[in-house]
Amino acid sequence: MKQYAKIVSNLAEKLAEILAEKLGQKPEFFKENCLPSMCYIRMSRYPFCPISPHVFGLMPHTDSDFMTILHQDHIGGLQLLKNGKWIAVKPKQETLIVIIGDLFQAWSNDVYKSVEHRVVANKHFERYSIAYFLCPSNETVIESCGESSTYRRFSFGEFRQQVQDDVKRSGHKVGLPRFLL
Ligand SMILES: O=C(O)CCC(=O)C(=O)O
Ligand SMILES: [Fe+2]
Repeated sequence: MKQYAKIVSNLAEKLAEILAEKLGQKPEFFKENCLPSMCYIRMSRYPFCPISPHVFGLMPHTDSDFMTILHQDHIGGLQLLKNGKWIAVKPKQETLIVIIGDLFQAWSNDVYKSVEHRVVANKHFERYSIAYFLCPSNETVIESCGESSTYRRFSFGEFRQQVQDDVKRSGHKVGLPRFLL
């Protein structure tokens, strides 16, 4: 697991650097701010459910990080929202899925979009996935690049707190719209 974490962490950092360079931004931003102690791995097991597809293994959401590197098994169930439609991601065990998170959307000033995704339970089989989350330290300030920013500056700690407060109060994450200028 340690070895896997190291490989996906290097991959996430490299991909983030490439995307930053494309924006004309400092690629070191991620190495400097996404400390290993802030990044984490989530291993998920989704039990099968006879009344699928009406049951979510994971509710629709966007990730609150910069980038998620996901590995899923052969069962399937991950779906992405594209142009208002849920699209199934073909399960391919030999591939990794890269999901842009909220922080990258804010930092890139909406050039890269945080994709809404969900997991639908399978009728007959349980499913496993491993997700690596590229996160900065709580003090890291996220500032939109480009001339006219869509979002105000915020720290990752502030963003997490706001997400937690919203979920506690309403049961739902509001996310980036809270930080619109
Ligand atoms: O299990 C999956 O395919 C998705 C996991 C996920 O979206 C998450 O943990 O945030
Ligand atoms: Fe997710």
